Amino acid sequence: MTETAQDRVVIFDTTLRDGEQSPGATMTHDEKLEIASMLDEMGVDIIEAGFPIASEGDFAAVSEIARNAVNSRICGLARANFADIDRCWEAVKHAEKNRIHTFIGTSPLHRAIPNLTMDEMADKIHETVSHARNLCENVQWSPMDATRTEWDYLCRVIEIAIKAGATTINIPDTVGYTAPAESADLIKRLIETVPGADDVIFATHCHNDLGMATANALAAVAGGARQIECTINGLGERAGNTALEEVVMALKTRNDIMPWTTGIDTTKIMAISRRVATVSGFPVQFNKAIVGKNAFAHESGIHQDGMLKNRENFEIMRPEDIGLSGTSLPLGKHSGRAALRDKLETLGFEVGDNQLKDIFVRFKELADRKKEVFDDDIIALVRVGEDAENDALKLVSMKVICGTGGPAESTVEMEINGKDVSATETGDGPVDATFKAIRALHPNAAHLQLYQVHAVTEGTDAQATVSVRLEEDGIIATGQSANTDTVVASAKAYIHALNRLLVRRGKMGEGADSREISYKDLT
Ligand SMILES: CC(=O)SCCNC(=O)CCNC(=O)[C@H](O)C(C)(C)COP(=O)(O)OP(=O)(O)OC[C@H]1O[C@@H](n2cnc3c(N)ncnc32)[C@H](O)[C@@H]1OP(=O)(O)O
Ligand SMILES: CC(C)C(=O)C(=O)O
Ligand SMILES: [Mg+2]
Repeated sequence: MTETAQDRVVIFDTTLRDGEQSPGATMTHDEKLEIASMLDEMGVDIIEAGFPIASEGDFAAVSEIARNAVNSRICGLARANFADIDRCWEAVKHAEKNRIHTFIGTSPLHRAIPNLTMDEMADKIHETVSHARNLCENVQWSPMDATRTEWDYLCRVIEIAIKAGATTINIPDTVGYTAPAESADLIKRLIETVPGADDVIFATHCHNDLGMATANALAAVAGGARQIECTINGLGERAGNTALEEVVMALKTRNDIMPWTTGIDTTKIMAISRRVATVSGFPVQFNKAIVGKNAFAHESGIHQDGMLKNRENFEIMRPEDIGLSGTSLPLGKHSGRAALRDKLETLGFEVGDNQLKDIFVRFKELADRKKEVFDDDIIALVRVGEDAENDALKLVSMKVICGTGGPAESTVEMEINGKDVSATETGDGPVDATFKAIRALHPNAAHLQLYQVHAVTEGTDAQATVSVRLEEDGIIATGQSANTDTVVASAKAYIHALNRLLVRRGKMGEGADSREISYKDLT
């Protein structure tokens, strides 16, 4: 065996070759250089930078990546013919450490494509691997579709490739057909059977058609493979390749049962995952292992409470180990008081138990209407909820009809000093109609100085924060409210401002229930 110690697994990244073969994932020249440099920096042993004969662009990218390489070995792919191999060498030769990777399909189905007999293909393998080895001292050979190749023929062609000078024998599960037990067993038996197997590194190249690419790659390592071929985010043909971040973190996290190491700086995983997602245009699914948005996020109350007590309750890896700043406990409809209190403290609010209870009720109401409750939503909830219990005017319910067919109509039901009253008004738009209905229920001469709407968070279900400023006889009062419904937020903000105006005046407005009540000054 060359290049590696028995417990060290070589990481061969093929994001720029097999990854780029994903339909639509084409990257520009500069993007490829950037990704290659990130792979190099994170400790990837071998970068398969492209397929140089495929196009002038691929040739230029592989050549420049080879020139720029600092630590990684740079590899290019070539079919089993001299033209491909020569072109590949012309590109990779610029790297201090380089590799030619040549392949041919050896299964019955794939032998039929060039219409070669077993013997003819065996000769071709001998010629082409020898040719590659004459150019480059580091040659990888792959029997494409190895896992569907007859056992005897597979052993025969691998022996030929080793004798012709291959230094790495890659066993591709080209169509993602293998299962973990088979994967381990295949590599183990090949190493035991093929003459010269001990002098080369066996590699595993798995595809994810049945969702087993990571399991198959790790099983192959258990069987004796010491090179894993993988891609960032599992990008690759069809369902993709083994994901680099998955095998690397699996080996790190379960080193007790998989005692092999890699040279990867795992803290760089998140950054490269995001960059590859951006440049390839393939977003990472939220629940993707390691790098998905939810991989270190806990929304449900029981989990959040457990996490706050001891993160090991629900996390087997530290988010910092992949370059995240920490665990995320997003607040949503499944969250509980422990996470809400923690969030309030993080945001600088110190709340007592009763206040927490109140905020929690409003928080659950909001969470029922909104997928995710952001920090700004919480701030809005706390501020808006101040002293609501003492308000003389309260919104009970409202219904608005609006559209293109005529003036908007708003029916507002309020509780004014404990008494339910309602009014319907029309207006120039839903907010105007609603404000008129409120004025009908609580007549007042306050002049609307300011009406402002902000979306505090993102998305069509964002909370709108509405600010209203009223002026009456030189007294100014402001009101605010936040709601996913802008018209509801507007009504509440208007009523909030009216309540403050009442407090400032120290008496009820004319026409409303005129019982004397005392208010504390809120402004
Ligand atoms: C499993 C894998 O990931 S294999 C890698 C797959 N990646 C790619 O194919 C991406 C890059 N490919 C390309 O740009 C083009 O296919 C090229 C430039 C390589 C070849 O283009 P063309 O000459 O037009 O051939 P085309 O793509 O139509 O067909 C492939 C040819 O390669 C031959 N071929 C396929 N694999 C091999 C091989 N390992 N060794 C030798 N010849 C091969 C086929 O038999 C076919 O030959 P034919 O044209 O004589 O029938
Ligand atoms: C070129 C080979 C190694 C390949 O990508 C495959 O067989 O999947
Ligand atoms: Mg492949």
